[in-house]
Amino acid sequence: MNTTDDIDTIGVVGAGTMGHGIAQVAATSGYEVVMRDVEQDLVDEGMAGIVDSLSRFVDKDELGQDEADAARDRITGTTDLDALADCEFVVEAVLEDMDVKQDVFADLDEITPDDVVLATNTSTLSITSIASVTDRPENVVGLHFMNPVPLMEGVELVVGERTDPGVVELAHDLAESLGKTTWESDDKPGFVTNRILMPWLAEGIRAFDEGVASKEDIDRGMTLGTNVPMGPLTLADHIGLDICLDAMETLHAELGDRYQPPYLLKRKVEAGDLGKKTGNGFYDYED
Ligand SMILES: NC(=O)c1ccc[n+]([C@@H]2O[C@H](COP(=O)([O-])OP(=O)(O)OC[C@H]3O[C@@H](n4cnc5c(N)ncnc54)[C@H](O)[C@@H]3O)[C@@H](O)[C@H]2O)c1
Repeated sequence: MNTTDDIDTIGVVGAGTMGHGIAQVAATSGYEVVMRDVEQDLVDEGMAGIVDSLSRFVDKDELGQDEADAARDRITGTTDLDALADCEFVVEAVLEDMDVKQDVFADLDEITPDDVVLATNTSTLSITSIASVTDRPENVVGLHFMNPVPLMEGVELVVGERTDPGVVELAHDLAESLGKTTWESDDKPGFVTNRILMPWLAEGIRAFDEGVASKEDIDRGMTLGTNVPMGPLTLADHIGLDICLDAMETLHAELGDRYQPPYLLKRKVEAGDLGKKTGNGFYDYED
């Protein structure tokens, strides 16, 4: 499998927050989609979420009713694992738990042809560890969509120890075919986004717990003071506090105490590289 032209049907494992978002975006981009969860109720909830989201795009005139109906019709919801057997690309979006993900990947490895790329939407777990239960680690890659998937443009592409460069290229192309823009990360805990985001959320939560300010003022301070669209407490709520805790526990186990002032920051200041005002910081502003 070399190009997105070889892909007609995308499998999505998990119909939760991320799974049904990925299924929706794949369907609105013209792919056939098979979305699988473990119980029919969960599949139905995922489908209802998709229908609701599509109708909001129609209300905003960003999608015609016909296009929304066609996208809905391209998605098959199922509890049957074997229904994924004919997919040409699969994205896994189940719970952030290594054992659960490895079970899913072992199953996918059994039922899909060897050349099918298996992508994981994990936020923090090692792509290499997930791939290790398969006989095709070269065809396993991280495709970390952002929440809410239909609205967020970015997708973090995570390259495992054994991921083939051709698979990285295919994953970039596939994400672009879904209207997304990618950046690449090595398979290090939390990748780029959560390695940096999670300590920020944790510090917001601690600041609230220690009475630094009300939750509203912490969120207001960070939005107005640092120009981010959402403060840490609001953003943690949007992500899901369980998802945040899982991510923080993984980062803590892998990286330890990350709250000391960074060594590099001290050296930069001692060197007089203070940022834009001196013409040099982490970037060069001298031109
Ligand atoms: N929520 C976020 O903001 C966010 C953002 C980026 C990435 N992620 C990652 O995406 C993944 C999914 O997160 P979520 O927020 O969608 O979780 P969620 O709890 O909303 O959904 C997970 C779904 O997976 C299903 N599931 C569990 N085992 C399964 C199996 N064997 N086969 C099929 N379905 C199965 C569950 O029934 C559930 O419906 C996690 O790895 C998470 O870290 C989440």
